[in-house]
Amino acid sequence: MSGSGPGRPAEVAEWLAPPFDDFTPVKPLRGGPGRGRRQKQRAPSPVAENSRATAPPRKRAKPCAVDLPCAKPGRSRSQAQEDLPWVERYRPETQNDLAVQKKKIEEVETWLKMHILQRQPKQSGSILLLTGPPGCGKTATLQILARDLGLQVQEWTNPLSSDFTKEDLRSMFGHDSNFHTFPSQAQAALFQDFLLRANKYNKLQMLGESSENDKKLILIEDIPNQFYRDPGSLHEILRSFIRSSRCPLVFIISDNFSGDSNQGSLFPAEIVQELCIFNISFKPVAPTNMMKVLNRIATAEASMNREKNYTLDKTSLELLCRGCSGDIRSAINSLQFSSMKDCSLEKEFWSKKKKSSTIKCEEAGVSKERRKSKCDTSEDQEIQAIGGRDASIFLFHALGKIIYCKREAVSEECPHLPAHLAEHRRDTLLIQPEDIVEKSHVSGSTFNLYLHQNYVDFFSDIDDVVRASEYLSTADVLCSNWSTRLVMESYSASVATRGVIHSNTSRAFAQQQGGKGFRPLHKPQWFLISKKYRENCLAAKSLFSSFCLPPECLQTELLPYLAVLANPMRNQAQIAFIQDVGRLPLKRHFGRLQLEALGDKDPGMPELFHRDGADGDPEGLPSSQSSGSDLPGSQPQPITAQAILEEEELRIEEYDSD
Ligand SMILES: Nc1ncnc2c1ncn2[C@@H]1O[C@H](COP(=O)(O)OP(=O)(O)OP(=O)(O)O)[C@@H](O)[C@H]1O
Repeated sequence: MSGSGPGRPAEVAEWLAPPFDDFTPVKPLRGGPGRGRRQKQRAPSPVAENSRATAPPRKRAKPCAVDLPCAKPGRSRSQAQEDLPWVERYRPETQNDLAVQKKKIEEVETWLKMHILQRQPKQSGSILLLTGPPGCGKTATLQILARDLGLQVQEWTNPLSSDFTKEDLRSMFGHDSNFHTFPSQAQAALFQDFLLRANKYNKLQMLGESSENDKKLILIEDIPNQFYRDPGSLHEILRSFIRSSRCPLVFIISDNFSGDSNQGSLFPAEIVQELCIFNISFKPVAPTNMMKVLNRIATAEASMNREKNYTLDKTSLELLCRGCSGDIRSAINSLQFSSMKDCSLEKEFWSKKKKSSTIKCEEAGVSKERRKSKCDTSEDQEIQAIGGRDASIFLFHALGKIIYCKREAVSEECPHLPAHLAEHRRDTLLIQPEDIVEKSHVSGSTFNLYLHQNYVDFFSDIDDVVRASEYLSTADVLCSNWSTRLVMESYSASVATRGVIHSNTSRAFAQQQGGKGFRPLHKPQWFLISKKYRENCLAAKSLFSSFCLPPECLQTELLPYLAVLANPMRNQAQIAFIQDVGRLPLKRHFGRLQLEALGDKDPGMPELFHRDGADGDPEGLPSSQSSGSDLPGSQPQPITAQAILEEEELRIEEYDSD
């Protein structure tokens, strides 16, 4: 921004300062005005925090509702309001303003009514978990609904550790307690204390306030770091909260695409079940809703601040919309920056952008519809690079995009394939498979595993399956243990995805998007099988170390042989292992492993692989130094082995020295 030059310091301060005007900074601010707000928002101690009743601090600067009249055109507004960032100035005021799916708003409203307004006296505590991508309006929805239902929102904000001296802690926990706590542990203790007090005490009643409305909810968006390291401590706190709670607890967690899912680690399925946590998952803001909001803001600004701002036209707004991946905060911020007349860089970018996209498409002389989709990809990439947001997608959606690949009809002007290649004719793909694999944040080989596990269910012709499996085999070879494996993985994923897409003739044309319709997706069985294989290798090596053979050889040659021999000298664990690995389980029903469904937010690599990989072994192999008595849990242990023997009535024949 040009305002950041040395000659205009006052203006720079002005741009951000007003939102925090309602606070008196205690000391000169180190981190800019944002810290000032935080300083004020945070109570000096949790005791004081508890006595505040209105929706207090936010991790981002969010003025509270009473400070902020809605900025509708025609309303007289103070300078301070004008200087607010647009995302605050045009914050939604009613449920109708929210750019969130109506269904999600209703779901949250119903839950709040049921657990607060219609709560039975003896009803146990309840926890709501709002998840979804960043900036999709989770917090805005909760705030508006709470206001509409007359609920107070009491929010936890992580204290900065430097603000809490030992003295503070001592005064909270008693003089005699011995303090050996680290700041993070203290943070968790403070959090527990906050919950206890928030749950126990009502808001202080101010003069003139009625005592009728003491309904409230506790909001946690700023989760103490300690809980990421040790989710168990959070679970303990929640268990005791549930037992004693009088008001519900709402967690807001943003989706994380990198695989180390916050939601997964903080709220694993068993805890969700145990504590009856209700999860409402928000979607990215839909482009039509986003366009409505951007249009409204652009029009309002055009009528009020023409001298300060450019008015972006529809095409520019559409470009903005595409670049922000359903994040309304990011879209409004980008709109504000790109509209500023001061911001010459932005101006150049937008005018160049529009010009080049129009020229490019006109030069190509293609039809309007085709022009749109052709320009989309490259433009998206550029927008992404400049003002856009990370466009990651969850593996579930990435797989869906490949399996249900969308196409657009090829125009008649395009040259056709020669007759002998006619069977390969396809309409143009509307997706770039390589982009999708990249945005899914898993490696090419992992993506291939998922594709391999799932593709068959979406094919309706056996010849197509044969062709697809050939492509997958080729992809597998590319992914072998070459020295250039990392580079080859991208090619391998390209062959696998494009191969599967191309082979499915039931989805070859835009008008013919047949196939099998909706089917659930599953996690690759390979993960479990590979884990079992590694454990078997380990067990074989430790149980039969005297044979000095590599584990594969032990399992495929020696153990099948030993299984038909009888040797009473073997111990129970060895016998059980021989029966388990050395014989095909002909007696038992030999079915497929049970499939595990892939959830829409599941990370690509299962937990067990993260854990194994963390040992420093690239293959995730457990250490080969373990002793025989230290067998992995999945291996038959001596006692279990005995049970198996009894159950299956296996008889080890008498050893005959002859
Ligand atoms: N029509 C609208 N609908 C929703 N939010 C809007 C709208 N107009 C402006 N906003 C602003 O967009 C921002 C949305 O952010 P919000 O905090 O609600 O998202 P979130 O899903 O909780 O994301 P995060 O997890 O990153 O906090 C808010 O600052 C809100 O005031």
